[in-house]
Amino acid sequence: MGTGQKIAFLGTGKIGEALLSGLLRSGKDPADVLVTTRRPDRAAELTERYGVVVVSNAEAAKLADTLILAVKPQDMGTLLDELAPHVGADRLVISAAAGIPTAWFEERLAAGTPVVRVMPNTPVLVDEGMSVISGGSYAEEVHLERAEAIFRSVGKALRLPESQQDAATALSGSGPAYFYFLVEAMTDAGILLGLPRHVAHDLIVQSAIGASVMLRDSGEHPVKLREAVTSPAGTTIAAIRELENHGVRAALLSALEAARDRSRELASGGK
Ligand SMILES: NC(=O)C1=CN([C@@H]2O[C@H](COP(=O)(O)OP(=O)(O)OC[C@H]3O[C@@H](n4cnc5c(N)ncnc54)[C@H](O)[C@@H]3O)[C@@H](O)[C@H]2O)C=CC1
Ligand SMILES: O=C(O)[C@@H]1CCC=N1
Repeated sequence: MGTGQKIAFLGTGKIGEALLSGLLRSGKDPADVLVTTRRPDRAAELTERYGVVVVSNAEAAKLADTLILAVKPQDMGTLLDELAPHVGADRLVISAAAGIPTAWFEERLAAGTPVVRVMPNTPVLVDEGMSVISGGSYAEEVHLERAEAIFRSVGKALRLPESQQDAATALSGSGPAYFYFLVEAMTDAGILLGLPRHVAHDLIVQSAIGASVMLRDSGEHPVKLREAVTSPAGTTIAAIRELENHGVRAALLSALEAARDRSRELASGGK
């Protein structure tokens, strides 16, 4: 075991592993990182890949200062049943689960246990994550700062009131998936136009990277950036007309509303 503050990941699937790898990249000693898994083969894989310590959920609760819960909302009830008797109120519990409010955890944990709800996204894998952080009733400034330090090491972190977490989940939590979906669809379009798949892929991925950097760094409004691409009587406006004809803007509004609603449905670890 290392000598620093110990962080445990309870549930080390896609987002848990992404966070774990980012934390180690940022310099955290693997000896201070504990993980729990359901399957022994997954445990062996994580130890071999990262040199972290695999423990049971109960041991993680006893040993770690900060517990990051990253199981599916539907599995959170079972995890809390197992965990709650071992979590002292001096621990910080961070939930990365969609939908579940901090109050749900507070009801199941020892009175006064600080809980912080975080919605990260998978670009934490490349240190470009967007994490939205909200404190529960017993989370003090020191706890929010501890959570921020973890998530800032793998991208940006923003504090928002918990009432905005379902919206943030729809926007930035799920957001990367929408971009991948668009890239996939545009690659297909390139193929329709006769380009080889790998060429279509490379053209659209680099265009996405260029557009993202301009969105972040130019300080310009997206409308201005789009106008700069849209020449009079040119190609872009022909495409934009089709996007508007097919209701893409309306589809995005409905899609994000659906994601927000699904997050609300998961509030009690729903099915
Ligand atoms: N995938 C994503 O982009 C994001 C996911 N989340 C949230 O993170 C959580 C996990 O999502 P994913 O990583 O996508 O799912 P996943 O299914 O890849 O990972 C969940 C892991 O938890 C493990 N697990 C379940 N019960 C367990 C238990 N009692 N003890 C130990 N391990 C247990 C499973 O075996 C699995 O490896 C969800 O609550 C989701 O809402 C949040 C932000 C982004
Ligand atoms: O799809 C989900 O439910 C999770 C939460 C945000 C991103 N992935």
